[in-house]
Amino acid sequence: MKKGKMRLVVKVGSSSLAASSGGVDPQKMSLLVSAVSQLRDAGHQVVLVSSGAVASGYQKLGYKQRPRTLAAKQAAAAIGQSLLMQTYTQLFGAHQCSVAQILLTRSDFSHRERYQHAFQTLSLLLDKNILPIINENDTVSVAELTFGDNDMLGALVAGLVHADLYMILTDTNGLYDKDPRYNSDAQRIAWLPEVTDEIENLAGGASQLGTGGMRSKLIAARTAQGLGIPSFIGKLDQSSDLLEVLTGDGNGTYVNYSPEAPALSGLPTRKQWIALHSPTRGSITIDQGAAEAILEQRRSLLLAGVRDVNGTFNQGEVIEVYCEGELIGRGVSRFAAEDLTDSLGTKATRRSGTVIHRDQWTQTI
Ligand SMILES: Nc1ncnc2c1ncn2[C@@H]1O[C@H](COP(=O)(O)OP(=O)(O)O)[C@@H](O)[C@H]1O
Ligand SMILES: N[C@@H](CCC(=O)OP(=O)(O)O)C(=O)O
Repeated sequence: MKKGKMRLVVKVGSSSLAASSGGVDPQKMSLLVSAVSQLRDAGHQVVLVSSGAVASGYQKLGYKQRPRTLAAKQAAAAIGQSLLMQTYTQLFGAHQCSVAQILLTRSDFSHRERYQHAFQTLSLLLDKNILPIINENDTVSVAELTFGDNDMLGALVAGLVHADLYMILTDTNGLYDKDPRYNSDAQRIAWLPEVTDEIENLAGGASQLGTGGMRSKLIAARTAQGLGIPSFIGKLDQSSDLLEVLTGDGNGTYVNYSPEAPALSGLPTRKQWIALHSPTRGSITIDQGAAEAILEQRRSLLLAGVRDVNGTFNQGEVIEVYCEGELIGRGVSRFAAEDLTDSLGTKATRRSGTVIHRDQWTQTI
């Protein structure tokens, strides 16, 4: 982990902000605000990704528990989001900290220009020492276009701002080898070198107020891992806890983290967009030799290795690249689909040209 001042993304779940019967819980929020303020007072830059809009708002709609229909959740979020921001503004104000609200949708990431605007806005706020507080724009997000949940939104934001560490705060102190709610003998796993399929399968569903459960936190930590960002999943009990996370003494599970070693520099923003957000309209299949050249020898993809072309795409658009049925990465094509297809009729050795330059290529994350 990098020494000195760090850029941190802290994601906090509904269960750590709202009362179990719904509505904002000022005590829980005070604890979070004190803990984040301690990070800032120590000179670190923080971006807060805050859930809790639905959980804070549904009571005022007359519901006894978290509603299930989309319209009710969206209406609850509209109410709860303003209650959350009102409370954050007040509580952070007492620590001489100004806050800014940013509501994002999945399509803000897939439109390259909006993605760049989000990056510029966040950078400026951080430069001016303002605390950005991000949530999904629930009222306009439709099921197919959501981030899945805020754990993933937090991982994508961590990538966008090139965070040194992604902290996921929840009601449980990390990952257990089985769901601790139903297994009293469950053991906590404090350090994970990486998230694998096997690890993902250890985790179960959500709490009464949350959405994705531990599994979605692991999937998000895996995405952060692919972006070169270590994660911490844990519970906040005292306001000094987040500073302790930075020294390796956090009460939770660390993923891909070393208190001594520097974090990887992270995938450049342009490549993150290609890897995780860009829309694709087609794909190509390449042979083994070409796959080896781009994956092992880090070369550009040449025309001679292309075996098949699918879909309709133009020059300059992002395409998926498959080898033996497996998706191996994505990149910006220098050819339109039509021209690639035409070239397939020519003997491979006679085909020349770069299809995807290595600077515009990203391996599957
Ligand atoms: N293997 C596991 N280890 C730890 N927690 C687990 C596990 N499986 C399921 N969980 C549950 O995941 C819940 C946290 O997820 P969630 O409710 O989505 O939280 P949040 O609202 O903080 O995002 C915890 O209440 C915990 O009981
Ligand atoms: N955007 C939603 C949060 C969705 C979500 O992922 O919740 P959680 O599992 O508590 O982090 C809200 O503010 O209610």
